[in-house]
Amino acid sequence: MAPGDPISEPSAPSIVHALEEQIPLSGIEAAKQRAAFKAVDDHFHPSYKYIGIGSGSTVVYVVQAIAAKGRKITDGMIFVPTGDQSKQLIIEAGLPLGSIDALPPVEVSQTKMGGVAALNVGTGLQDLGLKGKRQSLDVAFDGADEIDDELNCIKGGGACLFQEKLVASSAKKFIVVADSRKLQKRLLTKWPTIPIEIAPLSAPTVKRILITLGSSDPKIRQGGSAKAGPVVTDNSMWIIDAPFPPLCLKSDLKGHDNGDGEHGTWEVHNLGRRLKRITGVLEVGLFHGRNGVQVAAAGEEGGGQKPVAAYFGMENGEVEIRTAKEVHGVKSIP
Ligand SMILES: O=C(CO)[C@H](O)[C@H](O)COP(=O)(O)O
Repeated sequence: MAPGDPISEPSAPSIVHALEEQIPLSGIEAAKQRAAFKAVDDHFHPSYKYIGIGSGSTVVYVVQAIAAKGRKITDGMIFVPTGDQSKQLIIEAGLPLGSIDALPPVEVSQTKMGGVAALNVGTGLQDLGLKGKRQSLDVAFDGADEIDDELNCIKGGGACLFQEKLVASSAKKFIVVADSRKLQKRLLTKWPTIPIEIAPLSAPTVKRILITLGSSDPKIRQGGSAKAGPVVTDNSMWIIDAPFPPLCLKSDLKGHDNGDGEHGTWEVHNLGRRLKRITGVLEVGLFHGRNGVQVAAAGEEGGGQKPVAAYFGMENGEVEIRTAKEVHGVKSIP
């Protein structure tokens, strides 16, 4: 199958109707649930083997929707969490638990060179440049804190961003599920800060650099009443929440402004890359650049951060679906 070709798979039984049989939720929770069930209906297929499960309150409904498919379908799959919360969700739902660092090696692969099957034995892998190649996730579902017109996302509101990016960028397709509050034209419209996961020792230096880059008042996230002192992530790191002015898209830039912070404006991709270069930063809660389908179409492996589709539960009871646009003639949606 050529990259970008539509995937035709057997579809799982529809479960949207299952919502009606449950205790009704109200408002935002009901909107999240509708979006989650629709996203799972559209992007979860019985043929899949490896599924990424994100973190946060919306993903709870994603797991609910997947569990409702039945053990006959899910028992043959492996569910990969993005942190301790989603690990518990997976276990409690009775889904088989895996780990992102335990995905098995590719055994048989269609190479780019004419679709030749290559066995994962001896030097065969080396010869074909497949040494160390692991299975990708077929799909990963996650929530987000804000999503812009081009499906760039802010994530990390729940302090799980490093593992979330690891899982999202290991997936052939990454699907975001959220409620209507998260849908904004530009990032940092309603959501005020970019979460950044950092090594604790680097906190003062990172804060200082963020200020020089235009973040007025970056703060180390505190545990509040749940924990005295900084929030410690699943990776024993801290989170800095860095406010910036709303982020531009490339199409917003005018004249000499390259969106590199020099004129006070940052373009999403520029800022994401700049923040990642700071020593002490483990991961940045900006999901930007390419999506998994675009990365695969370029013949590369991993690294796609953006979703191929985002599902929003709207106030009027509908689910709005935003899909990635065609990039260089490659459709991003299977
Ligand atoms: O990035 C995240 C956790 O780090 C969450 O996915 C994000 O905060 C959305 O959470 P919720 O579904 O509760 O709104």
